[in-house]
Amino acid sequence: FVRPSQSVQRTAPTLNMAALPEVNIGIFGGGTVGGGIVEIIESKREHFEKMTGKSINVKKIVVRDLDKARDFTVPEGCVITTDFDDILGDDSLDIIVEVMGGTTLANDVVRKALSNGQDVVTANKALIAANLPDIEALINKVNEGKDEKVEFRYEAAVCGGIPIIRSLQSDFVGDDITMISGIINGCTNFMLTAMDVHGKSYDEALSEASDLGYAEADPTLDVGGFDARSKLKILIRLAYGIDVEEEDISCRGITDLTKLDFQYAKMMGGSIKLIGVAKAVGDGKVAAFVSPAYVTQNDSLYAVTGATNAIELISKNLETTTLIGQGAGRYPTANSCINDIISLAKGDKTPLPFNPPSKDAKFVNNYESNFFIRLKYKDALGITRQCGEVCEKYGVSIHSMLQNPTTKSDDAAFAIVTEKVPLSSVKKFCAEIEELDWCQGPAFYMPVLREDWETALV
Ligand SMILES: NC(=O)C1=CN([C@@H]2O[C@H](COP(=O)(O)OP(=O)(O)OC[C@H]3O[C@@H](n4cnc5c(N)ncnc54)[C@H](OP(=O)(O)O)[C@@H]3O)[C@@H](O)[C@H]2O)C=CC1
Ligand SMILES: N[C@@H](CC=O)C(=O)O
Repeated sequence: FVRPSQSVQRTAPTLNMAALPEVNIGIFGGGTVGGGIVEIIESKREHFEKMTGKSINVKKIVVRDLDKARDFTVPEGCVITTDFDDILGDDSLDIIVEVMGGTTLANDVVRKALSNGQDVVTANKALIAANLPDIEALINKVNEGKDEKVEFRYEAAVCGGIPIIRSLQSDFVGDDITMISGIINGCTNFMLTAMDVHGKSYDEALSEASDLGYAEADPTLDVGGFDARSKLKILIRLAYGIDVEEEDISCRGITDLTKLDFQYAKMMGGSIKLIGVAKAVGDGKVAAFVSPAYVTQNDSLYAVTGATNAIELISKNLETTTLIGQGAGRYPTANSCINDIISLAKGDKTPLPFNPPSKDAKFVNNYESNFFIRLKYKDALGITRQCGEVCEKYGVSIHSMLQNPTTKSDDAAFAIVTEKVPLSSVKKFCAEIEELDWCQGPAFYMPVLREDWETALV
């Protein structure tokens, strides 16, 4: 994934550089994304000069380890440092780019830069999701009464290379979004494809995703669904004006998936994808979740493989809008950061960094769906009857049951597909079933993504 460093050449500018005003940049992070940003700025230097009438220069890069070999060419005159104050105390820097990751030091960096009147570009969804109201309050405070306002840009934070943030900030102002759904984590989609299509083990798939620069520094964020949840929180604010607590969004990752789940999904004619959904459910309420979901073979998301992300927006005016593209990795992510940087260099203004909050919309942590429930069991008499009884108790109507012939009496599994029922009922059903003697380990459940899934079956 890394272009050989020799290929990064600083092309001779055709414009008279001395005459050009400078846009000076300090970058926190010289890893996957930071390296990509430097490479693109250097390789398109002349083009950017023509486009902005300015010379765009990366002046300083903060890293953790000065001795680490860099897989990009450090531009002439650019200082690599471990001292945050080298950048934060330097008023000659116009744009501070935070691509270091984390939510503590990165938060300090972003706050200090904004307070100092410097524009900020970040790819850090965890940071934004954890601090969205605080960042917004700070931006408002810093900009109060000022003609020259600081800008906060974060296009790369959601779905890497897909321009979803700009689109939600400016293309849906006269529209009402009823549903946002899609594949919003590249690492897990890459892993699920590797496991389902290429027969890789979970560990092989994760190691490959890390090597390709898709995984977070802490991959638990990816496989646990938390990275997707951070992104969904940002999307919910942009689309519905709600600042939901991240922890309130129901979140399940891919760690509980087994080969059996893929087998059953195949038997039903589809596959499993880690999906983020936010949906208007009536009365101004919005529900959301991150979860593996069953998708049928003719669903548009079925064919979205590898690190590709896809976001589908259903809205009153535009009906269905789908954005598909690379959601992770060096160049897709750096591409979004570059778009933010060049837009700032050109003096473009964002309509509003986070879109206005809505007074009326409310978040609810419940939704209705058909569900796939897989239960591992130790063979015993009366299992189906007991399942039926617990289903009846919680109003969970069974659509169908799937079971491979039992080969091992102490390690077998079957799956139930429910009719459309509330998540809360499924949780109660699972909790009670897990208490029964024959049930082995936790029940696994996931929604069926589409309401018309049966007609979509092939
Ligand atoms: N990779 C991707 O596909 C995407 C990443 N992002 C986001 O972009 C950000 C960066 O990701 P990525 O480039 O992949 O991460 P990497 O781990 O590749 O790079 C992180 C960089 O930050 C430096 N760094 C980390 N912690 C510190 C610290 N405490 N002090 C100084 N320097 C530090 C590291 O220094 P050193 O090199 O010396 O260790 C490294 O250069 C994250 O917020 C991530 O969520 C967003 C979209 C996609
Ligand atoms: N780890 C993230 C990187 C981009 O946001 C992902 O895989 O989507």
